[in-house]
Amino acid sequence: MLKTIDGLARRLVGSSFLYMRRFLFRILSVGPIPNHIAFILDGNRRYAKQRNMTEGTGYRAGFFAVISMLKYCYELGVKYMTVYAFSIDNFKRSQEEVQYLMDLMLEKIKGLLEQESVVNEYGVRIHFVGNLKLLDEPVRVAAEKAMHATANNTKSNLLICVTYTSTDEIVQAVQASCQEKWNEIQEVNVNQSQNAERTEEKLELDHIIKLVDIERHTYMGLAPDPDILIRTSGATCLSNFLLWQTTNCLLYSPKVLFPETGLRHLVLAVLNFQRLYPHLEKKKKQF
Ligand SMILES: CC(C)=CCC/C(C)=C/CC/C(C)=C/COP(=O)(O)OP(=O)(O)O
Repeated sequence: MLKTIDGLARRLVGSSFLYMRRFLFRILSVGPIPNHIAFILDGNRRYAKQRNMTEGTGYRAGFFAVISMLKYCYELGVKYMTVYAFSIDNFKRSQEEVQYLMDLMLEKIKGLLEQESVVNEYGVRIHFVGNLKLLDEPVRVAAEKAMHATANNTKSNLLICVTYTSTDEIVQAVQASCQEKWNEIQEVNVNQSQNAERTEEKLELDHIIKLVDIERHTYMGLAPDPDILIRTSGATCLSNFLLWQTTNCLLYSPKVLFPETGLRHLVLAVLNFQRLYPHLEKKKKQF
């Protein structure tokens, strides 16, 4: 009997929160809604340490916070959410910790593909972003499977940055652009007679690498630039994350550890974005 009452009470509280959240999001939607929000998941280990728990428990709590945030972003109409789940620099952590993170990633990727997961419920397309060849083989295979399995989902996008750093992204994008131009030049040389009317000068102009070429080859090229970057734990540095994409992005850094982030932090970030929106839009146009 007590169990039934407890269950009913929980459901009642759960559904009142849902209605309150929907109401809040409706009010927020009167203003501009960001298209893309990115997160630096900072403070998982400190969260665990403060509670005398293992580091792994902190990462697990961090993953649950990612899922809650994904739900909120979806309900609010944010089309892209990006998380910095594993940096190339994280390979410098102890072997034990790296292995734990890889195992956790594998477990969670598999979980995301289960029928009742939020990904299927909300129609979320998953993208793994970064230098994926650096990933452990089983994680890479699972990541590719997840991308393939969700490729037809169109309602929203979750970009999971793994084995990612911005500097690595920029270097590989420049290299890929050079390679592309080089291939084009080779092709022109082969078909020289057909291009006889084109002057040397015109050819050179055609083959100069432009901003759009580099952008097209970035790992993040599949998404619009983020409107808001949320870095938890109060830190304001970018830690080699989305350096190319954050020129006109609002940086919001609540003094809270990532597993503790919740609805209020998202709402405050969006309110800040709405306050600065005219200024951010003006900056984009000036450029
Ligand atoms: C599949 C998926 C999306 C998994 C995400 C799992 C997750 C929460 C990863 C965070 C990884 C990480 C290196 C965070 C940095 O903060 P830190 O933990 O080093 O924190 P600290 O600043 O307290 O040391």
